[in-house]
Amino acid sequence: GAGAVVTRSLIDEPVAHAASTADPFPFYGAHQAGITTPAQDRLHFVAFDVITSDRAELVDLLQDWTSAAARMTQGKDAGTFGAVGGSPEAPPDDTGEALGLPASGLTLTVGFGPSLFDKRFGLADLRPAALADLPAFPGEKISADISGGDICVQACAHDPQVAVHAIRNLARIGFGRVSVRYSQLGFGRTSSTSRAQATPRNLMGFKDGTENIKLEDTSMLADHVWSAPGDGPAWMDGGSYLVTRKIRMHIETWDRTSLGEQEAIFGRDKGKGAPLTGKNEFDQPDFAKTGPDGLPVIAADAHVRLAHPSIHGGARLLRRGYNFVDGSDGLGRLDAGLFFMAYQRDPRKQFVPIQMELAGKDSLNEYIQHVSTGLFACPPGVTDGGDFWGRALFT
Ligand SMILES: C=CC1=C(C)c2cc3[nH]c(cc4nc(cc5[nH]c(cc1n2)c(C)c5CCC(=O)O)C(CCC(=O)O)=C4C)c(C)c3C=C
Ligand SMILES: [Fe+2]
Repeated sequence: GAGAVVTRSLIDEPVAHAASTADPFPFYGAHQAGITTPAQDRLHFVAFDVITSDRAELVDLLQDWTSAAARMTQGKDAGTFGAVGGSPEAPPDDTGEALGLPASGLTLTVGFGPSLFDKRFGLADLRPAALADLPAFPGEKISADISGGDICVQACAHDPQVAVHAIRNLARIGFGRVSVRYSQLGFGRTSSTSRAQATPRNLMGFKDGTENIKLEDTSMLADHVWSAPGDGPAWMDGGSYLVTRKIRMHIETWDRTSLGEQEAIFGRDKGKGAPLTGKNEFDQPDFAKTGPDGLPVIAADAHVRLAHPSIHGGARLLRRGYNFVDGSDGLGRLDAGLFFMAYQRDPRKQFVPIQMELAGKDSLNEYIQHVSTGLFACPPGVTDGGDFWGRALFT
């Protein structure tokens, strides 16, 4: 007989997607798009090495990239002739796989890594102190070939074809001036960055982003995300620092862990994402509360306790990570996890102390491993057609 349709929805949980995901976001503005922009579903992140040592060529590249980015984020071809409008004798100035697709909320966000400030381009004196190399953290197993990079571009969109098209065209335009060091695809944003978005889930099945900084929290953005005049060199005023960490999850081990243990590890329940001391997702955790056994209800080594601003002098992050599954690893295990990305005003005061605490004590560590790392200074926004990515750094 016809029974009720079983869905995966929990009762009264709003859907995680906005109604229209086709529209463009503005490219020009005081801050780059792709930071506070409500997190789109898909990611293609790329890190480039600059292979020219000619500063003028690097500046030309940033100008070429900026005009292509201004076009592609509005749903246009990368170049003015387009995929099919140019000379039959020349390679097209757009690769064509996004023809007919809408802007799909594409944002392109650029960042400069510490290595760009070496001797090659005369930028050493302009390296911000906040762009200090990250320390090594206990337990990490970092592969250099998927870490670092001179320049990164984060492409986020609701359609993976649109995000990949954007990165591919930037790499094409950069031919001879940059080479792709590594790139990472992601899906199912693991953080909400707006109060209008429902909180998505990571691959461990938990709501991720509940206590994130949201775009509506303007005073928190000023305090914790945007670099302000006086913080460092003026070219970063209105910019933000991005930390990336590819974090592999031992999914199969996790999947054999009891529900109670999983919830104890995060300090939140799996259904609603409520703190173990509360009922609803946005209830504040009570870290002092003890159970009948006299032990804290939220364990001493629970992730949310160790990451909480109250033990880090108020430090917070704007998390904007994505799930990844890079197929399987040849040993019958999914090569999966979280591509963690977090924006902040100063990694020395935010990511570093939080991660130091987590790396030493977090009970989640048994199920995860950090395998890549990246640090980038993301300059302020491009204000108009005459401006370009990083102009104030080079002029
Ligand atoms: C150094 C920063 C952090 C890393 C690395 C990190 C890894 C990581 N986190 C989850 C899952 C969750 N994290 C949650 C909260 C949370 N995590 C961090 C920082 C890092 N996490 C912060 C600052 C916070 C917020 C703490 C707070 O203010 O309460 C949560 C709970 C829900 C939420 O608030 O988002 C989950 C779930 C995984 C799976 C992971 C590595 C794979
Ligand atoms: Fe976390």
